[in-house]
Order: sequence, then structure tokens, then C-alpha cells
Amino acid sequence: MWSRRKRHLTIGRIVTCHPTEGERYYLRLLLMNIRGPKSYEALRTIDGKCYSTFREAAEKIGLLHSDNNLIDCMSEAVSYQMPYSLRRLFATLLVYCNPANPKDLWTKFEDSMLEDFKRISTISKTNIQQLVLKHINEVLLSMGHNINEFKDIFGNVSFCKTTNEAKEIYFERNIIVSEEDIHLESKLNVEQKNAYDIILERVYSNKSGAFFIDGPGGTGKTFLYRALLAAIRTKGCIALATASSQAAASILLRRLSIIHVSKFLLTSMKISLAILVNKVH
Ligand SMILES: Nc1ncnc2c1ncn2[C@@H]1O[C@H](COP(=O)(O)OP(=O)(O)OP(=O)(O)O)[C@@H](O)[C@H]1O
Repeated sequence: MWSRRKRHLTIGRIVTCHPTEGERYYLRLLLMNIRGPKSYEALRTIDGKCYSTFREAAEKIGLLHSDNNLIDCMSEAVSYQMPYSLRRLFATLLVYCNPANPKDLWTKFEDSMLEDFKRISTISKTNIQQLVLKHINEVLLSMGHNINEFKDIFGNVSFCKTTNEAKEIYFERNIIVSEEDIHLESKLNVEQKNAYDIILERVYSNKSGAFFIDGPGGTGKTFLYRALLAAIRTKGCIALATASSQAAASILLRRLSIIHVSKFLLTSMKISLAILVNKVH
């Protein structure tokens, strides 16, 4: 079971640093590249001259001349960070680290940066790239820049209407409803159909409303929810299903946590139906 640790050249791990951390980042860079330093001064001493900053020392030994340190930084981040954070990091590198060849950096890590959008099967390839660029642009804007300052990398970027929606809204609008769920309406019993008609009538008349559906276990409440979700979603509208317990959530197709939904309700524009299932199991 246990095997003796193999001896590698690595003697330890150094905590990661963000390039915006300034001297801390360059200190780490030097530690990664200079063997056996005995002091901070030793790290800052290059060819017998002690420089006042770690950045200067890193520059003198050529660590900043190529993009290798940025490639290392991104590669390391790829191994433990989510695409969302990678895009933030990439934008930060563009603004603060002046990569010599930013296009290369983009090409190398583009795939890792769009992985989260790729998982959403309903988003087309072109839209994936738009959504990624849109997010990078948002990060750049927060730093006082914008994506069109980096034409060498991205070309001329303009965003289409769908990309201007939040990722979650795009995702919700494009949920594929199963054939089975579409046909549930025809199977509703009289009471279910009655509730179904009243709720949908309210939704389609664009009025707000709150309905409370209750009944003993196994009487078809979830069946009704599924029929409602299918009806709304096939019209290209948003229907949110959420539950306060994981057990209840697991029975609803494409369900969200309450936190998710409250964020949604605050940020999205037109939500046709929100179903909150509260079951105690
Ligand atoms: N109109 C219907 N036609 C055919 N089957 C139905 C109908 N309504 C409900 N069912 C079936 O009855 C069973 C119980 O329904 P459902 O899970 O919707 O009940 P529930 O009220 O949500 O139960 P619980 O509160 O215990 O979760 C399911 O197998 C469901 O497919």
C-alpha cells in the first residue's frame, strides 16, 4: 500500500502568487529558478551586484524577457483553477505583465479558459468564444481597459445580443425539454389540469402570482411541476425550479439551489415561472 517517496529534484512546494502581488511574485519567481540561495540578498545578487528589488534581479537574469514565467504561471493555474479564474488571471497578465507574445499565450490556454462553457451542450462553438471574450472584457473593464485594446490577440471584437445575457440566463433559455415531459400535459388528471391551467394562464398574462400546491405524498405534485416546467421552457422562456433540500432538488430536472435562484431573480429580466419545491423527507 505505502510506497517510499521517490527522490526528485524538488525539495518543497512554494505557495502560489498572483502576478499583481508585485515583489512577492518576483521573489517566488527567483526562488523557482535560483538554486540554494542562503538569504534574500543572495536572491537579489546577480553577477556580484545586489539589486534593490526582486523584480530587477528577475529581469537581470532574463526571467522576464520571454513569456516563460507567464506560461508557467498559467500552466500552474490550469492545474487547480476553474476556467472562470483562468480568464481573470489571463486578463490580469495582459494588463500588468506585458507579455511579449500575448497571442501565443492565448492560443496555448484558450481551451482551458473555455471549458466551463463547453460543458453547456446548447451553446454553439461561436457563442462559446463570444462568451469567453465577453467575460475577459468584463475583467479588463474592471481594470480600466477593454478587449479592443488587444486587437493583436482577439481581432476586432463586438458582442452579439445573446452574449450580452448572463451565462445562466442563456443556459436557462436553452434547456432541452424531453419528449416525455412535453407529453405530460396530456396525462394530467382533472385536478392537476385545473392547477396547470390556472398557473399558466397567470404566467401568459404576464401578471405576477404565487401558488401553493399541497397534497399527500404520491398524489402527483412533482408530475404537475414537470408539466409546467416543460410548457414554459418549450416556449423559450425561463422556468426556475428550486428546492430547499437536496432530496427534493434531486427529483426536479435542472434544479437550482435557493442561493442560485435568489441571485437569478435579482439579476435576470424576465422570468416566467419560478417553482419552489419545499419538501420534508
Ligand atoms: N396524471 C398522472 N398520470 C400518470 N401518472 C401520474 C400522474 N400523476 C402522478 N403520476 C405518477 O404518480 C407517482 C407519484 O407522483 P409524484 O411523484 O408527482 O407525487 P408527489 O405528490 O410529488 O409525491 P411526493 O410528495 O411524495 O414527492 C409518480 O410515479 C408519477 O409519475
